[in-house]
Amino acid sequence: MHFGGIYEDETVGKVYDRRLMGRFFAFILPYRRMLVTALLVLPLIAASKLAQPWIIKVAIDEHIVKGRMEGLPALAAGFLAVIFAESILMFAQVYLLQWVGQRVMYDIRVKLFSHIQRLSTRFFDQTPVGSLVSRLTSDIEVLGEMFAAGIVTVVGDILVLAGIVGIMLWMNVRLSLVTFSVLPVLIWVAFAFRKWMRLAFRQVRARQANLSAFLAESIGGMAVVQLFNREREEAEEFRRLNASYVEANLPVITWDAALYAVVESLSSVAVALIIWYGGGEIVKGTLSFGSLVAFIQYIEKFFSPIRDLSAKYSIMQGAMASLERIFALLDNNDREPEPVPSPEAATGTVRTDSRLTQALPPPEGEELRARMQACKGSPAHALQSICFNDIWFAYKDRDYVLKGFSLQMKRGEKVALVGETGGGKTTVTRLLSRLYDVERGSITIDGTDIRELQLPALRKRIGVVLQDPYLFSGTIAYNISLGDPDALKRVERAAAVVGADRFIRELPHGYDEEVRERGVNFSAGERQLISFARAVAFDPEILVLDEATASVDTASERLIQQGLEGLMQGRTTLVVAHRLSTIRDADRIVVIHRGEKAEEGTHAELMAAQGLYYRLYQLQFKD
Ligand SMILES: Nc1ncnc2c1ncn2[C@@H]1O[C@H](COP(=O)(O)OP(=O)(O)OP(=O)(O)O)[C@@H](O)[C@H]1O
Repeated sequence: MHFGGIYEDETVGKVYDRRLMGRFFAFILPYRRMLVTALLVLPLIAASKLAQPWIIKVAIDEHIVKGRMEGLPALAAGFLAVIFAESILMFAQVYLLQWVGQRVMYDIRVKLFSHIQRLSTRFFDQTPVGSLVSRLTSDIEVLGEMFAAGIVTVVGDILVLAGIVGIMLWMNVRLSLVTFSVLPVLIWVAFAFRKWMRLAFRQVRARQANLSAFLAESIGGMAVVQLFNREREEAEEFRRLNASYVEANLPVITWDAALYAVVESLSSVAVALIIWYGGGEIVKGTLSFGSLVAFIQYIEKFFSPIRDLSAKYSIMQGAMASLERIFALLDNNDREPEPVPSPEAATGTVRTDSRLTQALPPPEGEELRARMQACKGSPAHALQSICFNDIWFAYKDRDYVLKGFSLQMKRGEKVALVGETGGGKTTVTRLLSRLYDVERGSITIDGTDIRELQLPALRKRIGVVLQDPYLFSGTIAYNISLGDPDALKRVERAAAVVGADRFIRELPHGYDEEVRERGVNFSAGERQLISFARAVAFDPEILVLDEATASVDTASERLIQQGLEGLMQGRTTLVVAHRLSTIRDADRIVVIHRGEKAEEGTHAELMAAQGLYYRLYQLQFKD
């Protein structure tokens, strides 16, 4: 079962968190003018809401009851004008708030995405992609809702409520007090329901997270599900999760409906109180008929914001939880490594600027000799390019995957790493590109520790062809150049070098042929060739090749082999080889066994030695 438990920690907590809102405010600050304008509109809207019952009261008391027709058309027109003004103001307010909301969401998305882009490979090893996508989409969307219906309009509601209380007290203190006698019950109901709904919401969000995680995995792995006839079981599990989600929603719906009903009943009780007590006052002559009608209208306007409270409440609660998760991600400092200046760089004896920003000019003379000596086992005069110097590395704690691995590569040399699966071959290549940093020892390129280089400068020098060539949706030309203008100029030449041009030219749209997500419309061999062309287009001096484990047919294999030769031409190459037949011509073969170098030599030498390589070769040959 690929499910179980709660995938995400769905914290459902406070409705207002000063710390979170303070940080959130920093995002709103650039748009303060718009926000302030929207806030200025609020009192005007409140005023027009309050004016309407008052106009009715005047119409009844001053005109209808007294039988005076004159002035009534003007009052009716005034009433219309107020309602019209309210609509215009409401439009302006909603537009302004949503405008600010969209801008703020845009800014947070940009900030979050560029933050995620700088996080380390280790972070991505540990974080499900789905949760990052939901940070960028649904969590930010919830913040938008807060603008549409949350904080700011609550301010407006409070204004209206306070205005109504003031006007009612001013009109008739005793009638107001009688009417407000329902308030304690209303406040108790609001608080109690709020607590119950919070608990119910926690369940809903947790189960919703389960449901989406299940869907993401199940749809992503649809081929496996179908090939192994697991549709029925998957559907059964989905039904179970779906039902548990619906079940969690029931209490929320119940509380929501109950809150609505209770508030509605209380407002009816208040109206009944006005009719009973106010009616008596009219009979006694201490209250006008118009005031009674206005009272009833005000009380309706009083209860309607309270009725919406539950909806606003849950939006705010959701927004706080989303903010919490967004800021937690922004606070994650598990960044990609920064360059660490060497002692020489710190003392200014080395051209630090060029070293950190550009491809490094190879050191010469004395400097080169001094640096070479640092590389274990390397003769000082060797024109060495890459040196793995007694490196130790563990993905987790002390669980070392590489244990004192050393390797020197001359410029232009082709070295193949072979060995049993899980031995640490791919890890060696990841350390060279600084996807991870070594724990002990060092890796140098032309004598410079790679930790002293800026990542872009380092990665510009290394072209990596991954085991599973990742293609993006877009054209073939885009996939080869990845949108880089220099690489774009070299697309066709690069494709020709690796022999990819033959199949590309036969496509109906050639280099403009669309690649669908992950390159599903191309064969494994074609995807490999495109990824080779990509490496050539970026023209790196060092090439890292993690050979695909998937077998391709003999014809494709020959194509790929030719492609590889074009690719490796004139570059220092480190190949992780799975098919030993492909690396017979390597300058050197290094056998890695459980994180250590077990053997080293040419194909012929290693075969003659009849050691590990010999046995691996025999095994494959037999297959
Ligand atoms: N991201 C990771 N997090 C934790 N452990 C990992 C990670 N990547 C690899 N490992 C572990 O490190 C060890 C070495 O893996 P590596 O991929 O370097 O082996 P390999 O020799 O390239 O294997 P293969 O020939 O199967 O590709 C394995 O035991 C593997 O389980």
